Amino acid sequence: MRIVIGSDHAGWPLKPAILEHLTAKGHEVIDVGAYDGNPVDFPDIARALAEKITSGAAERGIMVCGTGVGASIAANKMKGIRAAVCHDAHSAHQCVEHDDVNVCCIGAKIVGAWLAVDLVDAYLTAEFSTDEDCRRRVEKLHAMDAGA
Ligand SMILES: O=C(CO)[C@H](O)[C@H](O)[C@H](O)COP(=O)(O)O
Repeated sequence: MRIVIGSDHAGWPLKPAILEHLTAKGHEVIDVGAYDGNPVDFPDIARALAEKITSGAAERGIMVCGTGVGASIAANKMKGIRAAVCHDAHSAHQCVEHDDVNVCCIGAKIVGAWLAVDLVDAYLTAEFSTDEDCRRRVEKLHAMDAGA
């Protein structure tokens, strides 16, 4: 799968473990920064990450900040993005199955590398359900994106 990953300075320490895992699993990864621990604003990275998804360059995104919260708020401001903080394995797969989430947000100060890679696996192996209730609800999210 084509994955875009981004972090701010607070998320940056966790990113190498996730990147290594994604590469080992054979995913094609675009890294939109940060590339070191110098302070950077998470909305700037979330915007760059979202643009990779909306342009079709990547199918799914992973954003890492300190808590995952700022990353998800910022990513959700972008049209076509459905982002969620995923700190438990069930949410990490159900958010795709029910809500067609395309950006998984993780807090580097909240979870360690072992849990982070499990969350990433749960998120990436999940697929959007064909259940009509799920489809209708996500259609309503698309309508909200379109300003309806
Ligand atoms: O967790 C975050 C937002 O919800 C971000 O990573 C923050 O930028 C993080 O808390 C960093 O804060 P700092 O004081 O600038 O290091």
